[in-house]
Amino acid sequence: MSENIGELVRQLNFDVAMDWISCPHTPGERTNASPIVYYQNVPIQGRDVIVVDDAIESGGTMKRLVEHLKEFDPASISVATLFVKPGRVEIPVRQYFAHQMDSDDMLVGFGLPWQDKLRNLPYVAQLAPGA
Ligand SMILES: O=P(O)(O)OC[C@H]1O[C@H](OP(=O)(O)OP(=O)(O)O)[C@H](O)[C@@H]1O
Ligand code: HPA
Repeated sequence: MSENIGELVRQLNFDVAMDWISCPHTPGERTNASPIVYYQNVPIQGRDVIVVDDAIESGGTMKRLVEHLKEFDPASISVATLFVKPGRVEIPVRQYFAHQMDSDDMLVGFGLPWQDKLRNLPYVAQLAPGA
């Protein structure tokens, strides 16, 4: 995701502080039990937080991140992603996304990897089923 964050930030017309939270995930797995890595540089208590990621697939990663961040008592949490897939679980916060897919197919490019490949395509492409 960090590949494209500059492009997103250039579209914002309000002041924004940025921080990083990570929870590595294997696409295709429906649960994400990886440790959450969050070294808080920007205190979020009482602040409006937007969690930005490229994809919500099962929703497991984002649900865990949101639950974790809520413990820091922010004023609000919302989520912004490039795309969401239909198989995702409910995440009980306001969500913004650029594209709602009608299948759970893999997308690649524009920062999205497939087996550590194709992340650097300058566009988003759908991986052929069975690839
Ligand atoms: O909704 P989920 O099923 O939990 O999947 C979504 C997560 O999987 C991907 O992360 P990944 O760890 O693969 O790393 P990436 O950011 O390098 O793509 C993606 O960036 C999301 O964080
Ligand atoms: N492509 C790459 N990474 C992902 C995807 C995808 O379709 N879904 C969740 N992480």
